Order: sequence, then C-alpha cells, then structure tokens
Amino acid sequence: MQMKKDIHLTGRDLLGMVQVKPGDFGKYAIIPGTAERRDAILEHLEKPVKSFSFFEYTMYTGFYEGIKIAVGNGGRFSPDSAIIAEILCAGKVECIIRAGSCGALDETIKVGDVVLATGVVRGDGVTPYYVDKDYKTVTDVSVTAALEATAKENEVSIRKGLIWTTDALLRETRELIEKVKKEGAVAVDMVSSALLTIAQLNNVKAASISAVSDNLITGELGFINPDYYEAEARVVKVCLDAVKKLAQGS
Ligand SMILES: O=P(O)(O)O[C@H]1O[C@H](CO)[C@@H](O)[C@H]1O
Ligand SMILES: O=c1cc[nH]c(=O)[nH]1
Repeated sequence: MQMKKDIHLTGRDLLGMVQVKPGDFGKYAIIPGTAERRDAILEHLEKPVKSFSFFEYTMYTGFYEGIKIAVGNGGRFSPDSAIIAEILCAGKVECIIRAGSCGALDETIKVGDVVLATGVVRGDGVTPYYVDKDYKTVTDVSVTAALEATAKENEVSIRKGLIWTTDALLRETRELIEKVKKEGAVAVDMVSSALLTIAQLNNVKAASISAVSDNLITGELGFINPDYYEAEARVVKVCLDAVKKLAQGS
C-alpha cells in the first residue's frame, strides 16, 4: 500500500495537534535556542500566555509595549528548529527573528560581540530535504535593517556577514572553516539555516542576530564568560525594540 498522503506530517498538522489556530501567535516571533533565553525575553513581556508545549519546546505569546509577540525556545539544532519554523509559518506569523548565540570565524570578533546575519551558508542536513544545493537563503532586508538601526540606537555595535550553520559542533575543522570563510561566513551556529530557509520558503520575513560565545580562530571559549551573558541580554533588548520599530513602521 502507498502512503495515503504526499507528506506524513506538515506544519499545519502540527499546529492542529498543539491546538493553535493560524493567527493566534500574532505577527512577530522572537526565537531563541535555549529555554533560559526564552525566559529572559518573557520577563520583558506583559500578560504572557502559554500557547503550546511540544517535545521540549514551549511557546508563549505576550505583549511588548502593546505589540503581540510569540516567544519560544525554538530548537538548538536543525531538526528541532525546522519543526518550530514549520509550526510558526503554519501559524501565519509574518516575521521571525532568531535571538541566538554563535561562534566567531574572524579573530577580530570577540566573545560578547553581536553578529547580525546577512544570509546563510547552509551546512545543515535538514535544508537539503527542502531545497537544492544552489538555493540561497538570505535574511529579510527590512527586518535586518530594523535590527541594525535598533542596535545603533541602543549603542550595541554589531558585525555583519553570513552565518554558517553546521550540524557537527565537534567537527568544525580548519579545512571547513577556511572553506566557509571564503564563502563569506563570519560566524557559525546550528540553527539559522533551517529556521530562515523554511521561513523564506513560506514568504515569512526572517532575520538572525546572535551573541558571540566563542572564537574558532583564536580558540577562545566564552560559553560561561560574563561578556557573553551580557551580549545575550543586549541581543534580547535589540530584538524586542526592533519588533517595536517594525510594528510602528518607523
Ligand atoms: O542560539 P543557541 O541556542 O545558543 O545555539 C547555539 O549554541 C549551540 C552551540 O554552541 C548551537 O545550538 C548554536 O546554534
Ligand atoms: O555552532 C556553534 C556555535 C557556537 N560555537 C561553535 O563553535 N559552533
């Protein structure tokens, strides 16, 4: 017997399963990887309400200066990030911002700096299921510009460039780093490719901004460095104020 459906599970199926209707999330979603960062964002929101829990992921909506925002720990790796991206797109959000962390691929980018992605070098294993190898994933120009302008207003300096997404944290080799740097990558994470590619395929505007946790060139490991935690807090504030800017059309 052949499968009854072309695709076993879709974003719409998942949305139905978690009992959320299209439109319930509002227009804007800020998606960090960790639950701790999600909770840090939630502290800025009024009237937070849980939308759903699925696997280990919990999404809320709340209001930031009157603007409805969905916030959830959206996955740390490509497979879980893809699931959350599918759910958000099926839920008809119009804008997704990844509030992430990343490793720097340039010795001048320090732990505690902030990287704003302009596009993605896809090194993940999920997006080849969606697009062919020459497909280009870019960040939305208007959302990225709002993040950049907000960072400037908040006196947060940023570095811009492509973000490389890998699936193999412990196989970031010199050869691979040299290759992706030649393609324009300035940072690495394990999320942006899946999240942004799926958003792009659904015509949902998306962008990615990250605090730098380590530097692959110098070997500095700043995962528990206070500079990194302070940068995370700056990223959170920039994302929230950028959403306000976008909502106000300013
Ligand atoms: O943005 P967060 O969730 O911190 O994720 C980043 O941190 C992890 C590895 O350092 C990867 O998951 C990467 O994408
Ligand atoms: O994916 C990642 C994220 C942070 N640091 C790394 O080395 N890799």
